[in-house]
Amino acid sequence: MESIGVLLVARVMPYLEQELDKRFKLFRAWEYPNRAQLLSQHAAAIRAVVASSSAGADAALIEALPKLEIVSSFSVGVDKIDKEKCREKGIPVTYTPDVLTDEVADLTIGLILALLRRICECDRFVRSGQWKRGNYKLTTKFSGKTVGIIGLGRIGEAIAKRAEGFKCPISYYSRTEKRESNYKYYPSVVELASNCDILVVACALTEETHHIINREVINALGPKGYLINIGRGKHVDETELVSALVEGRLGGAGLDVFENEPSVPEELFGLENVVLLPHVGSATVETRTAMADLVLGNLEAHFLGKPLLTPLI
Ligand SMILES: O=CC(=O)O
Repeated sequence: MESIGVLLVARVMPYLEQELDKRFKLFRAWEYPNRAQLLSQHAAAIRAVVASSSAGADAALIEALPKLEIVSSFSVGVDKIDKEKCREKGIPVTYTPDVLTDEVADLTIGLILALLRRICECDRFVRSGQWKRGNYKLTTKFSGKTVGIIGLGRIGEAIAKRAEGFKCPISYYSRTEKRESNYKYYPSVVELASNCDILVVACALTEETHHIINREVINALGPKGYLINIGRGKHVDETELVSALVEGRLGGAGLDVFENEPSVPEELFGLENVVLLPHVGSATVETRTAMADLVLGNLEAHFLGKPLLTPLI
């Protein structure tokens, strides 16, 4: 397979980059001054694109690659891939579901605990020597709080199971009610937000879920409510979120994702009721290695004419 051209559109963990380099003829997009130059030299050689959560394959790229046969994403979220264009051209898309579910759900619970129990603030309190001048103020209990989940897919379910372990009543919003679920369903996000203490965004980013967290939802969650976003930055109207936090209209936020990563609104840096993470939901050696192996396995299956391991399209 060494002669098959594969385009890696953004930097990924070294293991995946090295394995792609060993097995295929790898083109690294960032080594070219711009897309036009890359395409003018190699468009005709590229038969696969490896995407990620930070960079995908838009319609222009797909159209510009006449030999493109497959897009394989090193992520579960595929919002950066033009899926309609792939469908139209009969190009399969693969992604990395399941292998990262536990990791993202674990981190969600970590983010909730860090936010309610002020774990990061407490750490800063000790390091800066402030403990010597008095105890840290009291924080907020997690166990028993009502958790509302937007999107009861694999990750949403895994978060719900973990939160049940903290004796939290679970409710959810999704496009359609899941008849098989015992959790309470709300047909609108505002209703869900009005009836929970902690609102977790765990759905896919689509046109419908863009800014699903808007001013109305934030106000419904209110000054005692907490927002957790482990989905995509664009699920949240960030300007509204920042003003609600600054004005005290929202209790707090735990955010792993942002609208314009890696830029984070600086107004958040001085707030103690936020926990900010650099999009690390699945970022452990174990899980990212499993994701990388799925990317490699899908590409090899495709080029050997075998069934894809995790096809989306
Ligand atoms: O954000 C991470 C992913 O989509 O896998």
